[in-house]
Amino acid sequence: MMESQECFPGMYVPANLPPLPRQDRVLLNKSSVCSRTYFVVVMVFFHVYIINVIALLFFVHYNNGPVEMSPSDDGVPPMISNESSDLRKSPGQKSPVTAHLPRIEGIRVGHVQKVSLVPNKVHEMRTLSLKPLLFEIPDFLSEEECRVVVQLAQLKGLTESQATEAEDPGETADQLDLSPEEIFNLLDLDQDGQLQLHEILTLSRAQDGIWLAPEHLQEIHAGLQADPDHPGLLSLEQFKRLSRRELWRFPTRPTAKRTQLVWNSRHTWLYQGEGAHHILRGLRKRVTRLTQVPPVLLELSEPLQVVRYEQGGHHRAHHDSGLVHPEAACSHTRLAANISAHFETPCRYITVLFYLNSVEGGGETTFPVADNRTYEEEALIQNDVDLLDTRKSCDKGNLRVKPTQGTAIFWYNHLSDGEGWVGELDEYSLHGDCVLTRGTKWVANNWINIDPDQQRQARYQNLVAPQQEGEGDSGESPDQHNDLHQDL
Ligand SMILES: O=C(O)CCC(=O)C(=O)O
Ligand SMILES: [Fe+2]
Repeated sequence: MMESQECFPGMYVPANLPPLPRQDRVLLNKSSVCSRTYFVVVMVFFHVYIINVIALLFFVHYNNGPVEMSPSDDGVPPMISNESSDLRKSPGQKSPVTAHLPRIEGIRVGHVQKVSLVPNKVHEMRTLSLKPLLFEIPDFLSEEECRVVVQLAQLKGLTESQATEAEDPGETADQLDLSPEEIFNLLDLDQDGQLQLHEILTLSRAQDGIWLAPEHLQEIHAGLQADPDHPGLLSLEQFKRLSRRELWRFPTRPTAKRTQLVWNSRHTWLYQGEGAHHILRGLRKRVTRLTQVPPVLLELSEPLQVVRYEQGGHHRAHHDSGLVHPEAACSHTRLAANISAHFETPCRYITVLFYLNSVEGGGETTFPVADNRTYEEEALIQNDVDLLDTRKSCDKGNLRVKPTQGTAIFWYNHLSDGEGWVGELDEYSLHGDCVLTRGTKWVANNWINIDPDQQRQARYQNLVAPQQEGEGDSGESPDQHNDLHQDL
């Protein structure tokens, strides 16, 4: 029978060829022996290759498309890695040491990414600069939401902002002489005659003039756990017993000559935790989706700061966060801090700034050194131009953002440490606020506090997160919190 060996389709070895020399015969025999195996192997490789190409196309497609909301709408953005959600551990579980914080890529200045933050709407997020990594999202808030946030701030009441810039962080401030009753009343936010941990944490995170020393926070925390009949609660009597020792350190505002940072502005803090007004809760959820930071980190961050500037108001250029230093404790993790830490910094990994109204004249947010080739502190003040002085040099800075109602901008105050955690302060995140020449300006700052010391952040979470989780299980429906007067 005439036979032909098929190695690949269309490739035949004719059966009627004259006998081949020995060497060629070996080759031909080899190829005919392998022909079927070769065919199978090549086809397998071919299919694997095609599957890889298809998988790659899917990957590219889903990474460029809008960030979808998860169907469960549980506030966990879909792009959070499993590692980052490790931070939401249950009580008693070991602290995570390999957690990873997602970081949005800027690609290039002017690059627009679509993000899905609320149902039935796609937002556009534009990269404004790469140094710092800064984005703008128009229509982040609706007109109604801006109005309600301003109204809530007015109901709560605003106080004069007089933040000053510390020249020497190690400097000790004066002491205020307050009685335990007075301190108790300051801490008891809902004035129910009992202290709860969230009241102490909310106040201490707000960095609003009341300075609770780490040892004091630890003492209160221990006190809250001590009474088996009322765990998590502390009465005035118990509080007085705690404070028999001279632990209280309430420094007054520093009086030494320092540079005034903010002018003609007033501010207040709005609680955004469980049970807060639904618009404030909604904003927090949206910020979680936007930044992709694990929700627990937002729940453990400072409250929302609402600021109103009047004509002439401005904010000198500054960094929202502090230098990373082994001797520095973060304000928000004080409870878990080493008592001997020499000074305290705010540790604000991300700033999300909301513009609550459109400004008629001035009031732009300025980033004087954004995308500069280099950052040199000495170069900030040269030839009579002080880039830090936003009264005089706003037009000399690299980037200015005009406040438009509903727009949010956000930026990273820290670089990555290269292992997915908070690294050094990004000095390019220097920013300020130009003089308001007409009307009023309303903004809100949402700071996301994360300790660059990952162990300390984890320790802090181990201490307070079970408490936070418990508070969330109140069983109340969200509608019970729709009243403007609640939970401010
Ligand atoms: O109001 C602005 O435009 C900037 C405000 C600011 O930087 C701040 O409050 O820390
Ligand atoms: Fe700022």
